[in-house]
Amino acid sequence: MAPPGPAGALPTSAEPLSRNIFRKFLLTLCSLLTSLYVFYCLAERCHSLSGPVAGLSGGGEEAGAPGRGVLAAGRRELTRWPAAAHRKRLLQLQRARRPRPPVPRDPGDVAAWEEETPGLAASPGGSGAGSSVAEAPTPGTLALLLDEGSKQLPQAIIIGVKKGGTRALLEFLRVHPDVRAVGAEPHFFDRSYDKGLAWYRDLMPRTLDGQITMEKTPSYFVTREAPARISAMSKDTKLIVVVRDPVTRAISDYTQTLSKRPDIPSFESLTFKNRSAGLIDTSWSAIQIGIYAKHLEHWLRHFPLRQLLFVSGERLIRDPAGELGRVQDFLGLKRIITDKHFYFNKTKGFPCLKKPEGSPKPHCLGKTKGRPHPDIDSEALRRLRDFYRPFNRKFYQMTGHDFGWD
Ligand SMILES: Nc1ncnc2c1ncn2[C@@H]1O[C@H](COP(=O)(O)OS(=O)(=O)O)[C@@H](OP(=O)(O)O)[C@H]1O
Repeated sequence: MAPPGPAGALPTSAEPLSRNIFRKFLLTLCSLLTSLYVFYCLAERCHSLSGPVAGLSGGGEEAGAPGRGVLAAGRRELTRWPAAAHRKRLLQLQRARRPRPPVPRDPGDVAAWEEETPGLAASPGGSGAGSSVAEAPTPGTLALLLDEGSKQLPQAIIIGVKKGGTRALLEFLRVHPDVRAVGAEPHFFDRSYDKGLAWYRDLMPRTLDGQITMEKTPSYFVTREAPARISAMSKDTKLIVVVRDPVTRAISDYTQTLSKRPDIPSFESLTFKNRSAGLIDTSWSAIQIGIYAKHLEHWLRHFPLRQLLFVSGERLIRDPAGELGRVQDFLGLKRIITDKHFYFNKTKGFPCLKKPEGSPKPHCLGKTKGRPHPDIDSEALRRLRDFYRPFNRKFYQMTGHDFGWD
């Protein structure tokens, strides 16, 4: 039998063993805790933690990147819906991470938003307030990874009119937590119809139950095929038309073209086929778009009047909250957007949002909205007003609303 070692020899030989066991125990505990944490996160209960998973969000679903979303099979078919509390949290998160309006595709919408503070001008979807959105917790990404919400075809579309105030209306509406809209103009029903409804749906942002998907493309109102095509998508689609005095609308349209091509002829010479005879050139799109009654006839062949809402472009500037009240009612939304969301910016000369979607700072629409118009010869204006008067009257009759342009 081996003689017993000196005192303390046994504990010394057992020490590496117990340290080993302890280390193993620690390792097991750590991996157990990590797995628990991962599991916890996947169940989306660690929403306040911004970690590498949250960093995956990138541009967000509103960019409509193909392949990101799982298309719902039917118009209102929903994927797995979260429980009420879960949904509420997702809504809060979605609000916190909603991006600024993405880069508009329509040239008229470029620089749709600008910072109120000079020098801080941010391109849409770019820096500025957008960067604060990027810093916000982005656990909505988890919702995305977990396939929460789904892309839906729009239930409501702002179909026109060009230069009516459509961008202002859409950006005001996006403040509503139950409205989710694609920022860019999809131009699906006029230019890209052959791409199919799945393509169109994929452009849309994800929505949760109870949220409305919207888009705006002002050229739809004057596109012959658009009413039948939208009706074929869904005859329940709600249609919003922002209308504005057709004379100022035409000048606004001309001003936009002039800003891109300064060498075009004067407004007066484009307006008349024969100026001395006062013959108006109705083939010029700037004139034609303003014959609202004629365009409306096409829509009424496919939609009942009650499915159309006519927003006054003038009132949208004078009393945005009042007009937004009507729009929210029409869309079946709670009246959340009120007076307190707007302020009048004297420099801009327009109402602006105190807190637009995805930004804590006040914002006005950008420089392409609210451009100064050139002076137009008063005689030409008078003739143009005479030209539009009967069409305006017809339009008032058809809509049951006097817009007061005459
Ligand atoms: N709040 C606010 N801020 C700035 N501009 C406003 C606002 N509300 C309405 N408007 C009017 O919107 C006009 C542009 O209309 P649209 O957005 O429909 O133009 S576009 O068709 O999308 O190019 C634009 O026309 P112009 O003034 O001729 O530039 C504005 O008069």
